[in-house]
Amino acid sequence: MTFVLDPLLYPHIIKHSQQLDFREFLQNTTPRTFGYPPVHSKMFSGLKEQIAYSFTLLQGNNLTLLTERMLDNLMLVFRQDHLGHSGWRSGSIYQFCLSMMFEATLLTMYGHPAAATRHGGVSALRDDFLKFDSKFHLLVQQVPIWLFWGMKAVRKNLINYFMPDHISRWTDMSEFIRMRMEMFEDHENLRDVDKAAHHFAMLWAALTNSVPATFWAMYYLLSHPEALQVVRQEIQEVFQISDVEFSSNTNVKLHREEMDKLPYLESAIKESFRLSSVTMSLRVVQEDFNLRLGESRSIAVREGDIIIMYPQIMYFDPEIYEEPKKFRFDRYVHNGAEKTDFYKDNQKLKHYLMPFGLGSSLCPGRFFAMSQIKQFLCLMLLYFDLQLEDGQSHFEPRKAGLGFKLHSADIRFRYRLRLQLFWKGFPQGLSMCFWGLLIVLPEGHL
Ligand code: HEM
Repeated sequence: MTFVLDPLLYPHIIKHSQQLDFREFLQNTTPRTFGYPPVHSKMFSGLKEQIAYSFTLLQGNNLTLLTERMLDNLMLVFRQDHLGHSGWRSGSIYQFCLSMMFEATLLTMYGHPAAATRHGGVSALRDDFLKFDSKFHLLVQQVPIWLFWGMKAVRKNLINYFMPDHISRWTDMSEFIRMRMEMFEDHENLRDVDKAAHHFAMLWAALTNSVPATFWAMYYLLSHPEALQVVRQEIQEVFQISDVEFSSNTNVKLHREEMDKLPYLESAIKESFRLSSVTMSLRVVQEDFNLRLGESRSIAVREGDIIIMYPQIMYFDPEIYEEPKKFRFDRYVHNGAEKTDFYKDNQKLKHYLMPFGLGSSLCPGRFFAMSQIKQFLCLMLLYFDLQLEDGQSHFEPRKAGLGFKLHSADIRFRYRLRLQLFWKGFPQGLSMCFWGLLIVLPEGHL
């Protein structure tokens, strides 16, 4: 195994996408992990290409639709589970992010049950998802599933949730999942349970990184009140400029154009990615050859060797990122626009942040993921006053593993509906009484 630590070498590796393959690793590991037959097998001719094509439905107009639906679904869960209380409440940051993102993503991608707005059994599904996710790093290394007590049953529950005759009754399904359902139907060798396993695998891909990434972005904002203030101000300004309807009993409409006008929010999310992402990009060598690494360097690699691009070293390199351990929410903004120039050895880096992978292993859901995280944070900042609970120490992400790692401690926060919203949600008469109370109550009672 060869680890490539110098980010200036990444472009040379990406260039050799034929000889340094990303897909072989996925094709050899994911089918057994999720329980479906290998997609490159002759039995499923064309399926691999159809799957790759389906990823285009995570971009363009379909992304606009997905983004709009995601916001509606975040609002649905948010309103029913979290709005409507006026005083301070407390909770676990992770549990909050998990419950909102899990259900809203499920509804957005797979749709709603025919006769209800929310699915039954979501918390059991979520618990099984977490159990599976906690062993994923071992399962993907082909540790047999039967070695983990009860895990086979957990995976079976997850797969059964997505059986075609069950999900075909759901309404408002995204084009992305609908197209995948149709293309699975073209393959008569694919059993219903295999199709369901593909759907479960897609839900896993959509959530396994998004939830912890949202958690870290929220944690870093809450632990840096000066950043929280600037980002909230920016969001409020965009809302006012765009004249977005906004109160505790009207759904917010945040379109993609508005989301693109939030450089400080975007920078804060990227900065939290830099500090918490442990994604590494892996390639399998397809034949013996000399891998050229610039004008005067090359290394001999053999068929079957594994090459790993390991960006954490770059993220904490003080030559590239000044004071690398600090959360600087505005690190990726310059003169009000996105900052993209970062240097190593006086050379501008092409790849300075790669939580979504790079080259052939670039995540197809990256645009959707960014907008989901932005939407979630916009709602939190617009609707709530937010604080970390007192008496908790400073937390740092773990530095090893895959994707995003959570902190083992349960980090808690306090949240309260912002006064002006609580206020807007009130009928006129009641608001008069409220102002009356403000006048008669002595100082310190609110
Ligand atoms: C913060 C959130 C996310 C991060 C950091 C992330 C990161 C990644 C990375 C690094 C890969 C490459 C895998 C590898 O190198 O082994 C990947 C693949 C993938 N991601 Fe994401 N992802 C995120 C969210 C999403 C979402 C929301 C979706 C779908 C809606 C998604 C769908 C996928 C799929 C389908 C693949 C496999 C692509 C393939 O087979 O070529 N991801 N993701």
